[in-house]
Amino acid sequence: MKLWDITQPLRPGLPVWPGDTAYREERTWQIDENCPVNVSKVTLSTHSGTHADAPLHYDPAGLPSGQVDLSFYLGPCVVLDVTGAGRVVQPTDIAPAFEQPVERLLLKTYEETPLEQWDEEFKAVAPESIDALSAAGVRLIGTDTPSLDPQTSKTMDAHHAVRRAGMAILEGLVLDNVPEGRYELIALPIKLANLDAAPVRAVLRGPIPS
Ligand SMILES: N[C@@H](CC(=O)c1ccccc1NC=O)C(=O)O
Ligand SMILES: [Zn+2]
Ligand SMILES: [Zn+2]
Repeated sequence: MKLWDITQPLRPGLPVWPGDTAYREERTWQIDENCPVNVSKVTLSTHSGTHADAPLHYDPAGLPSGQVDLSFYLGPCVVLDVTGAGRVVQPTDIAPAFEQPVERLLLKTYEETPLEQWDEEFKAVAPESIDALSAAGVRLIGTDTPSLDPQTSKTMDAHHAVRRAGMAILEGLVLDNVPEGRYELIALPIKLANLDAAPVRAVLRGPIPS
């Protein structure tokens, strides 16, 4: 079965949320006559590239990345193409996901994910869509956009619907060229013990015949 790497490459120039920390790399040690190794340091926002929000991102009493239940991030998932949806993905747009049981749903909103520049107009997900997914037994929602809520949101309605439902979130996936269907998801967040989100290396194994 094929392995699909659905992770953004972390590198200088990575588009980040307006006003958030730019991704930066520096060499601490460099191989030369006096030094046997290369060692680097990185500066990055917890919401850089492909990442998992922890409940602490939208709930002051929520768990940090280091304490989340890892079972959310491993197991069967469905990739659904919603490139035809409007600016907000509505329950009608995700209706095909309810035709079979699904624990994890990854929404492909881009034909081609913008990896070189920030897209202010990324598609958001309606809180009603989150409620419908939760009612159908979905435990994880993933998207190829930087957020479930619109960039201008101050109320974070979709994130709060996720909080109420006890679901998990993956953002910044790269689903270019991934056909719709069932896969195995492997996307463990880095164990940042105290923080609100963490980078993940996200991969799919599949497609799995249904
Ligand atoms: N909702 C986005 C991130 C987000 O909201 C954000 C990220 C970095 C700096 C500011 C942010 N939101 C500010 O309103 C996310 O969950 O990744
Ligand atoms: Zn995030
Ligand atoms: Zn988020």
